[in-house]
Amino acid sequence: MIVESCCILCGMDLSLEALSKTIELTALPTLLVDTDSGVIDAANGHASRLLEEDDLPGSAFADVLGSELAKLIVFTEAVDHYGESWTRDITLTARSGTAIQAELHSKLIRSRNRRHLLIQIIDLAGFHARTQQVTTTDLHNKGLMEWNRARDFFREMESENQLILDAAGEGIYGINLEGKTTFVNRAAQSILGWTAEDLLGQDIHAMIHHHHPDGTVYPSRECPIYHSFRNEKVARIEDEVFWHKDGRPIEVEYTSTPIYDQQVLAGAVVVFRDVTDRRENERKLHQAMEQIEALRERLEQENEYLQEEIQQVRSHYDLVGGSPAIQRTLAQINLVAATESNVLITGEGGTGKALVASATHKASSRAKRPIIRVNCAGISPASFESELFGHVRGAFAGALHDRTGKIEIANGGTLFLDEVSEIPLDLQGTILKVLRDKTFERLGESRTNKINVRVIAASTKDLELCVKQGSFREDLYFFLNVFPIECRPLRERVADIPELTQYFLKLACERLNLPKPTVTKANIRELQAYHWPGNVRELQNVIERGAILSRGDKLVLEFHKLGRKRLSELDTEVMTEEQMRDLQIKNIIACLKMTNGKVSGDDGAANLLGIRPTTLYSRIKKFGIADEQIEGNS
Ligand SMILES: Nc1ncnc2c1ncn2[C@@H]1O[C@H](COP(=O)(O)OP(=O)(O)OP(=O)(O)O)[C@@H](O)[C@H]1O
Repeated sequence: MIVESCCILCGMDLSLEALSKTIELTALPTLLVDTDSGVIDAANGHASRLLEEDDLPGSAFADVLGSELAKLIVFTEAVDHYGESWTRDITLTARSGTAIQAELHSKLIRSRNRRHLLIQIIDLAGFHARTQQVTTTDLHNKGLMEWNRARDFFREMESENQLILDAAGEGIYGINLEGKTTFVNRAAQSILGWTAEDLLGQDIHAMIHHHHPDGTVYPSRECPIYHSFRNEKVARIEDEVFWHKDGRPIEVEYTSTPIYDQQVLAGAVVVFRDVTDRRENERKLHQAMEQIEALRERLEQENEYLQEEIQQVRSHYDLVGGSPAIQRTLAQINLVAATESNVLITGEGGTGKALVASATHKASSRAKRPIIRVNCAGISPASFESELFGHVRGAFAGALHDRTGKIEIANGGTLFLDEVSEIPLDLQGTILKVLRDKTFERLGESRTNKINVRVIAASTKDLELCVKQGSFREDLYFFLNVFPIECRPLRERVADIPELTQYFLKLACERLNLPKPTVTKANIRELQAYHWPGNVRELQNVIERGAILSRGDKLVLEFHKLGRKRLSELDTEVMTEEQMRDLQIKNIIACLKMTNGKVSGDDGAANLLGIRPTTLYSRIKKFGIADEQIEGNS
């Protein structure tokens, strides 16, 4: 530009006015200085602005040179000598005093007998600023080019695969190295609620992946998608959420795969799936599995209890006998079974109390649900509540699993409180409240559960006496004793002995696979003469032993020597309560010595005594019989 304009000016013989007009057109600050007078004859607008002087023509050029006059003279000579020259040595001074670092480019112009210096000024500070701007623009353009290249790559990829991408059920989107969205398929738009226009060119992490499921901020630098292309590794994530446009979380699993454009990393493609429904189904399935597990556990325990019952009762639940006492009991069962009334069954051990409870349940409308027996004499006071109400894991030391209580298992059926007099006194109030309110809580759990059970209780002890003695709560006694049934001892209903004998003999022979021996009249007489302290259970044991001993011939009866005293011999004896107690203790000790301390099993002391092992255990405990007493004389 400088060279061009100067050439034009140099080649013509122009008036000063024409020269002034011409330099006005030049793009650089330009001055026309008379070489003889040093006066500025013309200046363009750029020069006026640069030197901050509106009236440059007519002023001395030396005014804008400050102390640089000597340098100008040298420069002028150079121009004079060579016709043109340039310098960066001269610093101009603006009117405000600001020094202007400049490059001066000058040519000599001869016109109409005058010589002028045509000086064009390049403001070096401005020049540098422009250079920088050019560089920045260059870089920016280059960046844009890069970006455009990546976008074109993705576009190309998208257009080539558009059909496939849109047909895919999974959401698919691409991001470039800056995390800006480069394409989004149809499924992604419909899952996320954002359109392609909303997302393209935007930081997609900030739009759909900004928070964790718990609501905490999810910085993009922690995002596996970014890691995947920064580390050039595929990332597979199964438990994160993307956020829908309407702000709701979408449970997703996704894969982020780095992609390359001619071996240069270009960004990543993210393929994701909305797994909200699947997770919901998984949760429901999990809940269902938990319920099934709880039910299984409950059934297992129910089964365990029922097995226990079966083993203890052994025979089926039919009450055998035609005596008036049995007839009366059957009538009472028929009467009360149809109601929901609580029943209290009393009678000596082995008289059939459990059988009556069972028969009452079987004849009731609850027969389809189980009857659950709680042997109150066989549970330690410490575990009583847990046994009855159940507990949750961690409710107390040693509670490693949840446990369903018997009361819950009996729900819908019958709760049979056997040996009810043995419920610890301090728990009787709680139990009464639960049975009355029909609600309970498992130990360690505050949730209240409803129950629907019918209560049948049994006691060998005289409960009225227990109330008088203060070991049993009166209110609980009245609650249970709505409908009393008394099981008479076997010695008071000897008429049942022939039928019971045949019945037990048949059962034993079938079970043990033995030929059935003949029951003689003498057998019956002998059986009816015995006082049966262990009642029907003892008779059952004697008959079973007889079946084994007889080997198909006549029934051989072998009463245990402890029981050899006949009813007639005892009839005349009268003993005090204390004597009875001593006798009972001696009897148990003697029996345990015979069985070498063994309580349960066929050859155990309980069997010999004709009582249940649990009952014997509780008596041993009650009488404080110690091991030494058993071992002492053996
Ligand atoms: N009338 C009966 N008909 C058939 N079997 C009977 C009869 N009475 C009792 N039994 C049998 O005698 C055994 C003892 O009966 P059960 O357990 O019902 O007595 P219990 O009074 O509950 O005894 P305990 O007080 O010692 O628990 C059981 O095997 C039972 O089947």
